[in-house]
Amino acid sequence: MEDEENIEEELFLVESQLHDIQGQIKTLLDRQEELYERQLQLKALLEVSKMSRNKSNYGSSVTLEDWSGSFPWDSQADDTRFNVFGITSYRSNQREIINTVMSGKDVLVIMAAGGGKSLCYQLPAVLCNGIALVVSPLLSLIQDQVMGLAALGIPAYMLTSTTNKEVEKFIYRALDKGEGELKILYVTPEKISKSKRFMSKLEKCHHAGRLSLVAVDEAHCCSQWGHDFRPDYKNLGILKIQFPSVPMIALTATATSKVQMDLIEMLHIPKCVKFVSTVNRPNLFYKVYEKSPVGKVVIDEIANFISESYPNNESGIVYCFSRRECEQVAKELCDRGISAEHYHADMDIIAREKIHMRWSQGKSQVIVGTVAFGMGINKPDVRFVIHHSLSKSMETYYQESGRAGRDGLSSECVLYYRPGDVPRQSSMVFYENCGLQNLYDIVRYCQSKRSCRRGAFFQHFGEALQDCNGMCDNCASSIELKEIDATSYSNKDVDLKREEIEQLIVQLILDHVLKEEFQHTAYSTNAYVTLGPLWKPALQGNRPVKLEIAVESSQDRGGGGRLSKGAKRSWMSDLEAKLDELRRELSSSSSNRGISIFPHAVLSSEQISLLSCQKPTTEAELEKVIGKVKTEKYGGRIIELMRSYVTDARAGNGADASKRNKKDKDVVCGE
Ligand SMILES: Nc1ncnc2c1ncn2[C@@H]1O[C@H](COP(=O)(O)OP(=O)(O)OP(=O)(O)O)[C@@H](O)[C@H]1O
Ligand SMILES: [Mg+2]
Repeated sequence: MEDEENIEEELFLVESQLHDIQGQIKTLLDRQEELYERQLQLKALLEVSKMSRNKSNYGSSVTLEDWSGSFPWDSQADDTRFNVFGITSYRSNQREIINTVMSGKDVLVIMAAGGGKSLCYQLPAVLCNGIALVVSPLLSLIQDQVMGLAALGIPAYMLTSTTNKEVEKFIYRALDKGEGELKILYVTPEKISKSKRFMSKLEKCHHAGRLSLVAVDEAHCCSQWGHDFRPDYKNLGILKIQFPSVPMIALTATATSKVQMDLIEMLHIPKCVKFVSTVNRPNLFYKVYEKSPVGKVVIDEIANFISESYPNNESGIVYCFSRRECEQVAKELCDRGISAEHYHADMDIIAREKIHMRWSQGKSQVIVGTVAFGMGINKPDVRFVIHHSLSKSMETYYQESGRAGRDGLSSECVLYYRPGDVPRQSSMVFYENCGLQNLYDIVRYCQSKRSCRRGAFFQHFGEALQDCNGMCDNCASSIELKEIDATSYSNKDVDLKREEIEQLIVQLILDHVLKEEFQHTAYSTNAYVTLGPLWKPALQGNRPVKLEIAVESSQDRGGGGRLSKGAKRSWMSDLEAKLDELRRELSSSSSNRGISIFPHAVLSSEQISLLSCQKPTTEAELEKVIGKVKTEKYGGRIIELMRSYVTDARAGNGADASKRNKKDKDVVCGE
């Protein structure tokens, strides 16, 4: 009997040592992986540095310049910015980038989603003589841009598989002979790599000195290290080889240093001037909501949130984990009166396009999508992005939530988190390189009730911390928290609520006291929890495990009522709602070369806010708000609406005034 106990004891000891060793092996393997990755990075860096040294030896070294200084084109650029693009002032780095391109340099732009990258090549394209070539990966992105430019009266065209023969002829004549009006030409990368005819016309255009610049949008698609590699982007290096004197501008929203080096090498722009902007999106309010284990309750909450916070059909996206979940959530939101449609990769491309189009035109309010609803979403006025389930990494969450508020106005990013969702994701990502590590980073983000959400992004992208300004739930929250040392809880029977126990288990996994293991069955992969590498010190009390628990855990669960202090409501005033209606009407009645114009191309949400503040009633006043081109096109109808509104208000119809008092405005009017 005693013998048996001894054997059992030793067996336990051996098993625990084996566990320890397995943990150490895993740590070493992870480290090996990191070192391999760093080795590759350093080799690439060396290569790029050698290349630029060799080039500068030939006498054309880069001098440091002040790109924000004065340049000969300043006044013309300001005039075009305001009167053609209707943009009041530049955003961070735009002016410098435009000056660099105008100076004939190659440029690499890394700027967050919605930062305003398009203007950085569109404005120089308008200012320069000749034709600018823009390479963009998706038809939908191209259509959206061409339509937006056409609405501004800029002669932009696209040459893709959908271009009809007549337009193609027009484009070829413009390239070949300089006939007709063509300022910006959009193509997909396949045109460069597959159409000899197109390339020969482009060469003619260049030889005649009519190719003003080349822009490569979504440039991360060049790199296989990026998240959206497109094989045809690999061949874009030919552009710099064929047109070495034409400035190239490569633009992307996210690029790690490895991707950046890859881009520079592939596009042959070793001497490019690089502009890296912050990843911060100050207008986005980040929050994590506790997700109920009951599916219907979650949908009720989402539906309440949308209908209370966004009663004027403001656009949003709900991201779901699976295709089935996507369809179900869309249906249940519809049952609750929200106009929602689902979108996933199982649907055919035409159905997907239709849904995307209806949403872009404001005919449906919400798209419930899987990750397939990704690049190509160019809608600037998405007011909320809700994650019904956890994303698989901080990077994916940053990108998906970042589709909100590209117009710079306040928008919300809500993630519904419940520890029970972790194994669903972990059993999908554990075989990916660093998959679990990436997942645990976002889980850490969700578990924390104290740390700034925005701070987690700065940390993830290796950027210095910036002030959150109360624009996340944790920074804005006044809920009292207690931090308990969960070490004692992890080895005793204690009185924790079910959700808190789940939260504790996940915390123990994050702290390596427990770990997930995976087993395949014929139909699925199951995640199990076993002892992790640090179970012993935790059990011995040498390693504290901290768990943050809300003292007052009965949070207000009522939809819009859950907005923490600091979050901005986006209710529209009466006048804004009228202007919104007008832009929809004007967009559906105007079309350009058969492509209908989106409402935001008629008036941006920022312009609507400014108009409702300043209430211009003459053409001259209106021009000061939205610029010349839009005043000429839509001025009549806008002034008509403004005048009747102002007359009504003077006659004592104070409905709007009383409503506006309730509002928390996004845009502050002033000089
Ligand atoms: N200086 C500015 N002032 C106000 N609005 C601007 C300014 N620059 C750009 N915008 C607007 O911001 C929105 C987003 O711009 P844009 O499409 O160029 O973003 P992006 O950086 O290309 O983002 P993404 O990576 O998502 O493609 C557009 O509606 C654009 O008109
Ligand atoms: Mg863009």
